[in-house]
Amino acid sequence: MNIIVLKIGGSILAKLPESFYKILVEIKESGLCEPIIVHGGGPEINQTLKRLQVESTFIDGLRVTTKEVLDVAEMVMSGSINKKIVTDLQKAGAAAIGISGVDNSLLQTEPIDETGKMGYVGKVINVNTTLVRHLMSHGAIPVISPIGTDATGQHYNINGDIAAAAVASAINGKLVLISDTPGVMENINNESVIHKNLTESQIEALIASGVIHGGMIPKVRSALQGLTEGVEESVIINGLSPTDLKKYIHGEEVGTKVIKEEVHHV
Ligand SMILES: Nc1ncnc2c1ncn2[C@@H]1O[C@H](COP(=O)(O)OP(=O)(O)O)[C@@H](O)[C@H]1O
Ligand SMILES: CC(=O)N[C@@H](CCC(=O)OP(=O)(O)O)C(=O)O
Repeated sequence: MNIIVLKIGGSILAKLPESFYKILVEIKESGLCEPIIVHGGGPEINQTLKRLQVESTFIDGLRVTTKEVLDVAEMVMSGSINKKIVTDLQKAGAAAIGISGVDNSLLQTEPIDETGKMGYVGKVINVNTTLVRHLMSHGAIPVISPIGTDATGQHYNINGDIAAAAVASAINGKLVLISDTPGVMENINNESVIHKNLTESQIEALIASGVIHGGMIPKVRSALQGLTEGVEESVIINGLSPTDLKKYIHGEEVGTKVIKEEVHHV
């Protein structure tokens, strides 16, 4: 089965045209691939935190998560965002089922940082794919919110890109990170130079020079991590142009593909 894990970024959730979900359902019905959705929700969490007058800060694109921030992240992502995506997919004709990484211990999590400076930010140490496979075998599209749990039942806020890469690795699928940019750009104010292919050393150089910053850092690092852990292919594509998804599924070059470093034999 050709499984693709599509991560839908919070940056484009509100802007995604209806045609995006229609194309996704079309692709599934044609048998070209079996989609799983993992979503984010950064801007939506920001809005709710602002309303509640709770401050939050980011380190390398990851939100420092206090207990209060965790409650809001879970409420926003596993509540309204997850159900909005399920509703949109159903309107497009799919059977969609929304779950979070907590359900059936899908995303088994540990703190990402031992010093505690990130708070309740999780990394995924194991993925229980049973429920996701079960839903797919019944024709449904699983929609996953990136909240995980540890063995004690403590919940964690996981960056959506990291959660998507973990699911794609566990299921040996392709990882498609859908965002509000046409790919990794040399200059974010100029869409004319897009990096079509990037290796680990190129990515680290672009992060060091500041070309890749903010939310693009966990995206490219997750894409790379996925490749080393069983993901067949990682790409970053534009959700604002839904035909890009169709083109990608049909084998055309779109967005930025993150590729393994070439091994030079001497
Ligand atoms: N080199 C780059 N190319 C494209 N986008 C970049 C780059 N560096 C930083 N970014 C930023 O990363 C953002 C995407 O990350 P993020 O906002 O977290 O998206 P999402 O919510 O889709 O995960 C872009 O909107 C852009 O502002
Ligand atoms: C730990 C961490 O940073 N979690 C993210 C989860 C949402 C997310 O990943 O949203 P995007 O896809 O919009 O970036 C956050 O709290 O913003």
